[in-house]
Amino acid sequence: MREQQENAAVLRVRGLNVDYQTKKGAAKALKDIDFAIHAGERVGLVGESGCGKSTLLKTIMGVLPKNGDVTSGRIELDGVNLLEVDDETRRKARWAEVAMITQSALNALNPVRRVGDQIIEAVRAHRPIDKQEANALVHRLFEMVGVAPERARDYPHQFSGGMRQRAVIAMALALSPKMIVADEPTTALDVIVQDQIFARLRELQAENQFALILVTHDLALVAENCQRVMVMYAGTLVESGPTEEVIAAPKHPYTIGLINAVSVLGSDKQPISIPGSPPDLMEKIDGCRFAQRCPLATSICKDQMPEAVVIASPGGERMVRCHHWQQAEDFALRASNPDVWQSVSAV
Ligand SMILES: Nc1ncnc2c1ncn2[C@@H]1O[C@H](COP(=O)(O)OP(=O)(O)OP(=O)(O)O)[C@@H](O)[C@H]1O
Repeated sequence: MREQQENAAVLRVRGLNVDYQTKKGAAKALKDIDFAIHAGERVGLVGESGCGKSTLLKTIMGVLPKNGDVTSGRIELDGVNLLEVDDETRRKARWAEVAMITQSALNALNPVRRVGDQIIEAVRAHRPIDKQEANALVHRLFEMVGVAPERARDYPHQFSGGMRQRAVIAMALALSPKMIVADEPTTALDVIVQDQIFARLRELQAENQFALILVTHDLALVAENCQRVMVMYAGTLVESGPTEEVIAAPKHPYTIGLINAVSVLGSDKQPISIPGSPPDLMEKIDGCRFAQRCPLATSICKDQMPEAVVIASPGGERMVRCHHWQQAEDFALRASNPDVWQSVSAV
């Protein structure tokens, strides 16, 4: 089973480190990132604001800003390291093989071009397509995402927010990519439209078997839509595994904190946020990046970055990077008490 999964990896990221060069020095935005995404998988990437989620997506897409440097690592798409191919191959792989849906559908669409024409242009940038085939493709894509095909002649301002986001999904699907990366794709939309779009995205994903990475702050969205979750903190992946298992029995204190911070409708449970904020990425941190905020931290946490521990589980493998992960079950019982978090002293 494990061998099969190895073979079916669409994307494999190994030992990835990314710095941003700033006037004050290098900020370590991604540190030792390793993971694989398999065909047909939906994986959620969660973490607080500023923890490096967008940086990871931009690195995969090859669209880091100028001051962003990949200092080491590999990003393999179907076994080919994207960091070693020439710019033209990279450009083709982007969109044709990995498409990105961003937070703002409005920004992704040109206001003065008809929506259908924009989709055709996106396809033409990668392969020749005649008018008849183009019209048929747009018709089919609009049907796929649940927008009446005749609306392809409209301009973006004639669409509602939800329709625009569906049009952007249609554009992402136009080249039948192997993978779609979605960065907070529905944050600007109301919950009902968000649910409808995700329901459609799940159906399309089951039919077309593309892999999906969903970046979000919203753990509930991941619980509803993703089979697997990766939790990121200050540029490192601290935990990953089957979503249900991670949410039912988290093994990293940060994941426990994130779950505690979610308010549950109709529940008496009071959400508690984790006191403090992520470390300054310019600082040299030898140990665990969460140590400063962690109630379980001891001196080893300050001195040594924990290794990634892989644990076999019923739903697949789990990974956790914590020196004290074996105490997680006991800690989770105490963690709903805010005093437990407040009592953290700098280790
Ligand atoms: N161009 C840049 N130059 C310098 N630092 C940057 C740059 N872009 C991002 N950063 C820093 O890198 C870190 C990771 O940022 P990133 O945007 O990847 O986080 P994020 O998890 O996607 O946040 P959000 O959820 O708010 O979008 C942050 O500390 C951020 O300030």
